[in-house]
Amino acid sequence: MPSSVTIHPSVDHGVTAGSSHFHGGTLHCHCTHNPVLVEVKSQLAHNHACGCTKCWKPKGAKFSVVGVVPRDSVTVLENGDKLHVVDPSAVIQRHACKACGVHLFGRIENKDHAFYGLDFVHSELSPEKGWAAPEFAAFVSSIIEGGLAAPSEMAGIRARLTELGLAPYDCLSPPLMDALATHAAKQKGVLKEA
Ligand SMILES: N[C@@H](CCC(=O)N[C@@H](CSCO)C(=O)NCC(=O)O)C(=O)O
Ligand SMILES: [Zn+2]
Ligand SMILES: [Zn+2]
Repeated sequence: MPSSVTIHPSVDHGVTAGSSHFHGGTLHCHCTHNPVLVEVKSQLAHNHACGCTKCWKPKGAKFSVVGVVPRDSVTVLENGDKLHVVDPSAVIQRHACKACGVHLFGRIENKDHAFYGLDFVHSELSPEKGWAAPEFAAFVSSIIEGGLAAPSEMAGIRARLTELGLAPYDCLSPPLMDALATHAAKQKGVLKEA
Protein backbone atom coordinates (compact mmCIF):
# COMPACT_ATOMS: atom_id res chain seq x y z
CA MET A 1 0.00 0.00 0.00
CA PRO A 2 2.49 2.72 -1.13
CA SER A 3 1.44 6.35 -0.63
CA SER A 4 2.67 9.81 -1.51
CA VAL A 5 2.20 10.73 2.16
CA THR A 6 5.46 9.98 3.97
CA ILE A 7 5.76 9.29 7.69
CA HIS A 8 9.18 7.77 8.41
CA PRO A 9 11.49 5.60 6.24
CA SER A 10 10.99 2.54 8.47
CA VAL A 11 7.20 2.52 8.02
CA ASP A 12 6.59 4.17 4.64
CA HIS A 13 6.58 0.79 2.90
CA GLY A 14 4.65 -0.96 5.66
CA VAL A 15 5.29 -1.72 9.32
CA THR A 16 7.71 -4.62 9.90
CA ALA A 17 6.80 -6.96 12.76
CA GLY A 18 9.35 -7.51 15.50
CA SER A 19 10.66 -10.87 16.72
CA SER A 20 9.42 -12.44 19.95
CA HIS A 21 12.89 -13.97 20.42
CA PHE A 22 14.72 -10.64 20.19
CA HIS A 23 16.59 -9.37 23.23
CA GLY A 24 18.33 -6.21 22.07
CA GLY A 25 21.26 -4.99 20.05
CA THR A 26 23.54 -2.02 19.46
CA LEU A 27 22.81 1.57 18.46
CA HIS A 28 25.23 3.63 16.39
CA CYS A 29 25.15 7.35 15.68
CA HIS A 30 25.60 8.57 12.09
CA CYS A 31 29.25 9.57 12.43
CA THR A 32 31.51 7.71 9.99
CA HIS A 33 34.49 8.46 12.23
CA ASN A 34 34.41 7.33 15.88
CA PRO A 35 30.62 6.77 16.06
CA VAL A 36 28.96 6.64 19.45
CA LEU A 37 28.16 3.00 20.23
CA VAL A 38 25.44 2.04 22.71
CA GLU A 39 24.37 -1.46 23.75
CA VAL A 40 20.69 -2.12 24.57
CA LYS A 41 20.08 -5.48 26.24
CA SER A 42 16.28 -5.42 25.94
CA GLN A 43 13.47 -5.55 23.44
CA LEU A 44 11.59 -2.26 22.91
CA ALA A 45 8.26 -1.56 24.57
CA HIS A 46 5.62 0.94 23.42
CA ASN A 47 7.46 1.63 20.17
CA HIS A 48 5.64 4.41 18.37
CA ALA A 49 5.82 7.14 15.78
CA CYS A 50 6.14 10.47 17.55
CA GLY A 51 5.32 13.83 15.96
CA CYS A 52 6.58 15.93 18.80
CA THR A 53 9.18 18.63 18.19
CA LYS A 54 11.60 17.13 20.73
CA CYS A 55 12.16 13.61 19.43
CA TRP A 56 14.95 12.98 16.95
CA LYS A 57 13.85 12.36 13.35
CA PRO A 58 16.02 11.29 10.40
CA LYS A 59 16.34 13.90 7.64
CA GLY A 60 13.06 14.43 5.81
CA ALA A 61 10.90 12.41 8.21
CA LYS A 62 7.72 13.97 9.64
CA PHE A 63 7.78 11.57 12.61
CA SER A 64 10.30 10.02 14.93
CA VAL A 65 10.04 6.31 15.72
CA VAL A 66 10.89 5.77 19.37
CA GLY A 67 10.34 3.13 22.03
CA VAL A 68 11.33 2.48 25.63
CA VAL A 69 13.67 0.05 27.37
CA PRO A 70 14.74 -0.26 31.00
CA ARG A 71 17.54 2.24 31.65
CA ASP A 72 19.65 -0.55 33.21
CA SER A 73 19.68 -2.30 29.82
CA VAL A 74 21.46 0.67 28.19
CA THR A 75 25.29 0.91 28.20
CA VAL A 76 27.47 3.41 26.34
CA LEU A 77 30.29 1.31 24.91
CA GLU A 78 32.30 3.71 22.72
CA ASN A 79 32.79 7.46 22.20
CA GLY A 80 30.45 8.48 24.98
CA ASP A 81 32.44 11.72 25.24
CA LYS A 82 30.60 12.85 22.12
CA LEU A 83 27.26 12.81 23.92
CA HIS A 84 25.50 15.80 25.42
CA VAL A 85 22.01 16.37 26.81
CA VAL A 86 20.06 18.35 24.22
CA ASP A 87 17.71 20.08 26.69
CA PRO A 88 18.58 19.61 30.39
CA SER A 89 15.24 21.17 31.34
CA ALA A 90 13.19 18.56 29.42
CA VAL A 91 11.41 15.67 31.14
CA ILE A 92 13.24 13.30 28.80
CA GLN A 93 17.00 13.99 28.95
CA ARG A 94 17.96 13.25 25.38
CA HIS A 95 21.64 12.24 25.01
CA ALA A 96 22.71 13.16 21.50
CA CYS A 97 25.94 13.02 19.56
CA LYS A 98 27.43 16.53 19.40
CA ALA A 99 28.91 15.79 15.97
CA CYS A 100 25.99 14.30 14.02
CA GLY A 101 23.00 15.25 16.19
CA VAL A 102 21.56 11.74 16.46
CA HIS A 103 19.83 10.97 19.76
CA LEU A 104 21.27 7.76 21.27
CA PHE A 105 18.98 7.58 24.30
CA GLY A 106 16.53 9.74 26.21
CA ARG A 107 16.49 9.22 29.97
CA ILE A 108 13.88 10.24 32.53
CA GLU A 109 15.72 11.32 35.69
CA ASN A 110 12.69 12.55 37.66
CA LYS A 111 12.04 9.79 40.19
CA ASP A 112 8.44 10.98 40.57
CA HIS A 113 7.66 10.58 36.86
CA ALA A 114 5.43 7.65 35.87
CA PHE A 115 8.02 6.51 33.30
CA TYR A 116 11.06 6.84 35.61
CA GLY A 117 13.48 4.01 34.92
CA LEU A 118 12.80 3.93 31.19
CA ASP A 119 15.03 5.17 28.35
CA PHE A 120 13.66 6.26 24.98
CA VAL A 121 15.64 4.81 22.06
CA HIS A 122 15.44 4.79 18.26
CA SER A 123 15.86 1.23 16.96
CA GLU A 124 16.53 2.49 13.42
CA LEU A 125 20.06 3.21 14.72
CA SER A 126 20.62 -0.53 15.14
CA PRO A 127 21.96 -2.98 12.53
CA GLU A 128 20.17 -5.82 14.30
CA LYS A 129 16.73 -6.97 13.11
CA GLY A 130 13.88 -8.01 15.40
CA TRP A 131 13.09 -4.80 17.26
CA ALA A 132 9.40 -4.47 18.18
CA ALA A 133 7.28 -2.67 15.60
CA PRO A 134 5.75 0.75 16.24
CA GLU A 135 2.19 0.32 17.61
CA PHE A 136 0.62 3.79 17.35
CA ALA A 137 1.35 7.41 16.44
CA ALA A 138 1.68 9.99 19.21
CA PHE A 139 1.55 13.83 19.20
CA VAL A 140 0.38 13.82 15.58
CA SER A 141 -0.82 17.45 15.67
CA SER A 142 2.66 18.47 16.90
CA ILE A 143 4.05 18.08 13.38
CA ILE A 144 2.22 21.34 12.58
CA GLU A 145 3.99 22.97 15.54
CA GLY A 146 7.29 21.67 14.20
CA GLY A 147 6.66 23.16 10.77
CA LEU A 148 6.62 19.68 9.21
CA ALA A 149 3.01 19.70 7.94
CA ALA A 150 0.32 22.20 6.99
CA PRO A 151 -3.02 21.91 8.75
CA SER A 152 -4.58 21.04 5.39
CA GLU A 153 -2.34 17.93 5.17
CA MET A 154 -3.37 16.47 8.50
CA ALA A 155 -6.39 14.47 7.33
CA GLY A 156 -4.24 12.70 4.75
CA ILE A 157 -1.46 12.07 7.25
CA ARG A 158 -3.89 10.63 9.81
CA ALA A 159 -5.44 8.47 7.08
CA ARG A 160 -2.01 7.15 6.11
CA LEU A 161 -1.11 6.41 9.75
CA THR A 162 -4.41 4.55 10.16
CA GLU A 163 -3.75 2.61 6.94
CA LEU A 164 -0.34 1.59 8.35
CA GLY A 165 -2.00 0.37 11.54
CA LEU A 166 -0.57 3.26 13.59
CA ALA A 167 -3.64 4.75 15.29
CA PRO A 168 -3.11 8.54 15.37
CA TYR A 169 -3.28 10.27 18.76
CA ASP A 170 -2.40 13.86 19.68
CA CYS A 171 -0.85 12.73 22.95
CA LEU A 172 0.36 9.27 23.87
CA SER A 173 -1.78 6.12 23.42
CA PRO A 174 -4.81 5.69 25.75
CA PRO A 175 -3.09 3.00 27.88
CA LEU A 176 -0.02 5.23 28.36
CA MET A 177 -2.16 8.30 29.09
CA ASP A 178 -4.12 6.21 31.63
CA ALA A 179 -0.81 5.11 33.19
CA LEU A 180 0.27 8.77 33.53
CA ALA A 181 -3.11 9.72 35.01
CA THR A 182 -3.09 6.74 37.40
CA HIS A 183 0.37 7.72 38.61
CA ALA A 184 -0.78 11.32 39.17
CA ALA A 185 -3.94 10.18 41.02
CA LYS A 186 -1.85 7.95 43.30
CA GLN A 187 0.54 10.85 44.01
CA LYS A 188 -2.46 13.01 44.98
CA GLY A 189 -4.05 10.21 47.01
CA VAL A 190 -7.26 10.31 44.98
CA LEU A 191 -7.01 7.11 42.97
CA LYS A 192 -10.47 5.51 42.72
CA GLU A 193 -10.26 1.73 42.98
CA ALA A 194 -12.65 -0.16 40.65
N1 LIG B 1 3.69 19.65 21.47
C1 LIG B 1 4.90 19.34 22.20
C2 LIG B 1 4.74 17.95 22.81
C3 LIG B 1 6.06 17.41 23.35
C4 LIG B 1 5.79 16.21 24.26
O1 LIG B 1 4.99 16.29 25.21
N2 LIG B 1 6.44 15.07 23.95
C5 LIG B 1 6.17 13.88 24.78
C6 LIG B 1 6.40 12.61 24.02
S1 LIG B 1 8.06 12.40 23.49
C7 LIG B 1 8.11 10.65 23.28
O2 LIG B 1 6.93 10.09 22.83
C8 LIG B 1 7.02 13.92 26.03
O3 LIG B 1 6.99 12.98 26.82
N3 LIG B 1 7.73 14.99 26.23
C9 LIG B 1 8.59 15.09 27.36
C10 LIG B 1 9.95 15.53 26.79
O4 LIG B 1 10.04 15.53 25.56
O5 LIG B 1 10.86 15.82 27.57
C11 LIG B 1 6.07 19.36 21.23
O6 LIG B 1 5.86 18.91 20.13
O7 LIG B 1 7.19 19.78 21.61
ZN1 LIG C 1 27.67 11.06 15.79
ZN1 LIG D 1 8.34 12.74 21.08
